[in-house]
Amino acid sequence: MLFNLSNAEIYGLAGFLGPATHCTFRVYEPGDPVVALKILILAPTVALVLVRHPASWTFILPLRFLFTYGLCTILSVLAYRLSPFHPLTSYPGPILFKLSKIPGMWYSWTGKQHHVLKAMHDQYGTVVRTGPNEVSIIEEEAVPLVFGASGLQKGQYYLARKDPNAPGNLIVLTGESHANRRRLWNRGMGSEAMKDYDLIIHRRAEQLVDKLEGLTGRVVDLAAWFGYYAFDFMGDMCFGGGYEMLHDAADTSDHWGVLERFITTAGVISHVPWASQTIQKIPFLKKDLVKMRSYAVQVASKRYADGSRTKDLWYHLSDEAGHEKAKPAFRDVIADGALAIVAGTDTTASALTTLMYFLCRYPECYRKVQEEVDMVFPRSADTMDATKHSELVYLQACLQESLRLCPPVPTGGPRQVPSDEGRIICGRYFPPGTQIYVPAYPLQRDPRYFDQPNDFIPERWIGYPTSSSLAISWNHSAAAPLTLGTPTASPTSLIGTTSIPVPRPSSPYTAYTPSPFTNARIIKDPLAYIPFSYGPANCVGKMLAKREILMVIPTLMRRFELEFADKDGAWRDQWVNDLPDHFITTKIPLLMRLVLRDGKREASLPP
Ligand code: HEM
Repeated sequence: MLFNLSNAEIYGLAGFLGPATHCTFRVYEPGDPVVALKILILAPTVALVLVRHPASWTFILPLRFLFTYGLCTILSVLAYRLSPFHPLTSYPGPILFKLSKIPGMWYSWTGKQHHVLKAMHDQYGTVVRTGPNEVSIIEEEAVPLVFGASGLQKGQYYLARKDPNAPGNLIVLTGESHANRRRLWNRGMGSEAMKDYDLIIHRRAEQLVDKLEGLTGRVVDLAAWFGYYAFDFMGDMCFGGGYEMLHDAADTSDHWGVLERFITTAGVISHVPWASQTIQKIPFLKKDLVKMRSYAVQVASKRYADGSRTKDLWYHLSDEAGHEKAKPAFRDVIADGALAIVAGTDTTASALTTLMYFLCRYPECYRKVQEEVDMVFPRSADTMDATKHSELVYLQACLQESLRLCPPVPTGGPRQVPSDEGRIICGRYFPPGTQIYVPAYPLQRDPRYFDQPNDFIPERWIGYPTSSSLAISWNHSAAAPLTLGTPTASPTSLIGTTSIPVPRPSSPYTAYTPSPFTNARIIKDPLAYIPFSYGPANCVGKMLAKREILMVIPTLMRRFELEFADKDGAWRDQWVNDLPDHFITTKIPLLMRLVLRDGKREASLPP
């Protein structure tokens, strides 16, 4: 014992050590939780050993000392986060969010984070501080600056999506390793590869529609059926099979359940990246991760042993064609195969479900789509003929509008300002290490970019004469308006003008009248449309998702009349608000009734 201190001095020491520990954390930023814990334990322990026990020193005093130390450390952190010395002090936001990540974790758990973010932007403006070290920006200008090629990299947030015992998959990689891995994905998701997948989609879409036919007249949960379709298809694509949810009419092995629990947990722990790797080791939390991975290993090993029968996604991810200098490691391919299931099932199922919801919610839109489908696919035509997709102008407009109002990745993950230099974005300075969100949900409902932003107006995507083809709107992250009829003017002259001439339809598929909205400045800036994100790490599967959707919806609408099981009631408007944002929108039931289209109607279809 070196020092003999009074009780008051001991508390004073604890009060000094707390802020000192906080300063140490700020300067050295220990990312490893074990190191952080050592610092937290070491400082008070050393202090306790060095001070001489005063007369009243019982075991109560050290406990009080530790309590005071802990309290002072926490108070120091909280005071700093609210203080004018914090580098993000000039950005407005709710106090609780500035103080800690706990509210962010809570709203991620409840699935309400997109609503909360929107409410915050409505109240505080376009740049809001959403965490101690985090901001959310809804400015179209920020989209390329954050997500673009010279923008920011994914940060620690994404580590929670990584299995600690497995190599990183595409979504957690950055820089050169991301570009190298993305090359394989791009090959597998390009338009050439797409044609090879038609048979696989075709088989599953037929199976879905046949199964639903057996349920006509009954109430079905369409959200569940779209999920079975997306799962079975993605299993075929990645591992040559594995899921048979359509056949079982259920998620009998709980694969979907495991996935959704994983997504929800990962969504929450992503908010505390420094703890995520540790949390993932907690047995009951890692159970689902282990189950998901071991299933992926099992089916991937089978796929590997069987060799390639079709050119599926695995074929490209494992570079069976031999384009790469070095063959990708088996472990990496499994990691990416499992990622494809995570990234490509709930997203597509959610897109299909919300599209069908909006069509049934707005019967006039349903009717227009049905007329278009009947026209594009006359009686003898194959509704899964992908070469006809470009003619489904109104259906695609409905899809774009549905993805605008309910993007399946409503908030997404943040990008990180490099740790060695700050960045200026939209004229504002963000210090090193700041986490920056550009969330699709509030951005796509911003009245500066979309008139009547909360209304479902598919027509806003139609009638903008543009030389861009529909494919461009899906190939680029920012959507181009869909072409209806013959282009009459260049696209650049139109974006941002107040009155847009509506071209006369030149195709028979435009039986509907363009809405008055087409004359308004509805799409002010397509950069604000980012359901598939933007830039080098945007959604690699967007063409595939579109194909899955456009093959199944016309087939469904040709065979059935679909309507809500309960046609009235407040639920109809509430349903979209209940869609949960757990990074990906997870499933909520959509109860529908399907009726086979009557013979008369079929007979009236164009021959
Ligand atoms: C309508 C359906 C879909 C939507 C709305 C969607 C949306 C997105 C978004 C917003 C991102 C960026 C996430 C981020 O930056 O954190 C993303 C990434 C990704 N998506 Fe999709 N997605 C869809 C379907 C698919 C499908 C079918 C696949 C096929 C496997 C897929 C595979 C991926 C992959 C691998 C990434 C990571 C890309 C990278 O980091 O380079 N997605 N998706």
